Amino acid sequence: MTAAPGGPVDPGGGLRLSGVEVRHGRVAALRGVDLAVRRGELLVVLGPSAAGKSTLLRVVAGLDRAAAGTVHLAGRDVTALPPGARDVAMVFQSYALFPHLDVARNIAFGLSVRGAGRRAAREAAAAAAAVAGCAHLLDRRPGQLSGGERQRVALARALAREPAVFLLDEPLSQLDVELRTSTRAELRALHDRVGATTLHVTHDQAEAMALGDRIAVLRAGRLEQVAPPAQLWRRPATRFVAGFVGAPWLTVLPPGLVADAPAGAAELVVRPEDLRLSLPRDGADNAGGGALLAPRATAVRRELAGADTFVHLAAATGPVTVRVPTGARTGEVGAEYAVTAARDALHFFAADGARVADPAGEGTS
Ligand SMILES: Nc1ncnc2c1ncn2[C@@H]1O[C@H](COP(=O)(O)OP(=O)(O)OP(=O)(O)O)[C@@H](O)[C@H]1O
Repeated sequence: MTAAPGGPVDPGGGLRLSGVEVRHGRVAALRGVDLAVRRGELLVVLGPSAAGKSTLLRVVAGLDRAAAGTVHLAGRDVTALPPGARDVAMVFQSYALFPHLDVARNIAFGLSVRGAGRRAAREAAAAAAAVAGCAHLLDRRPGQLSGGERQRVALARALAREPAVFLLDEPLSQLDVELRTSTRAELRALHDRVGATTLHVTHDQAEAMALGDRIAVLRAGRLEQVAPPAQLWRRPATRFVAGFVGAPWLTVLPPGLVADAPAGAAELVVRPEDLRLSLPRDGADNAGGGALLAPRATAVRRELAGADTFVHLAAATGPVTVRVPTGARTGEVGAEYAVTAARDALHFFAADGARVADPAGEGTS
């Protein structure tokens, strides 16, 4: 097949999927997926349940078969190769450790079956354990480890194999919230040290934002957008991405509210952190070069979320939600406000969910 858009197949020795389709019986789990991961890049695959995230990893690993399309890895077409011949290491959600083997043997396992000498395998296992921060656990069995420790062992096992690509399937999902946050930072630091090409699957947008060089948003088997975290947040390519990435409580308004709204827009969407409250009589002035979205809206409810508070208001056009710093005086329940936003914080979407370019708001970015 011809090279995917964006250049020749596999320019940097990383991973490239071109036109990949995977079916599970009648379910189309992946539909026309084109995705290139640069060598050394950490790319996060983000999406809701059943989006096809695990299937994407499995088709790269060779555990699921592509009904159409190709997978290239480090310059080779691996589409037809069995898992063992692909040079990938997968870390599963469950970690899949062998309960009857100690940590050292668990880490060395992949090496032993690939024919490395026993001593060389143990040395490689110890080195990988040191990198993953579990060198002090080599004599224990998985049943004697905490969730976080098991996760490190599973990572060490993947590292020891020095694969061309790491495939991590929700590796943090078994950890409690606090441990997940600290382990996430360690995982990123580990990636920066090792520099391995990595596909990391999660349904947690905060994890994706914190970890990824880029994020690929998957929905119902299709990629909605592939972009660095800041761009995904600032310029969501679809209505779905706008809702899935960032704080909840998007305000949705009729685009006609803005005099020069771009043609073809069916919805105007604004994030709560981009909306400003001011006294109704000052609203038009405070809009500055931006947009006055509601001249009068009444605050009806406040919702505390740590350092931020979400103020829910009722406007003539429908509900509006504004984020204010907790402790700020603005947004008092029962009071009336004008609601404004900077022009480049307005997102316009067509009826089919695609972003409509707004020459007035995003001309230079
Ligand atoms: N072995 C299978 N047989 C039939 N259908 C399957 C199989 N595996 C996955 N599917 C279906 O394929 C679709 C994609 O599943 P997949 O596990 O890739 O999603 P996911 O994004 O990883 O979901 P989750 O976040 O819930 O793990 C779903 O509709 C799922 O029900």
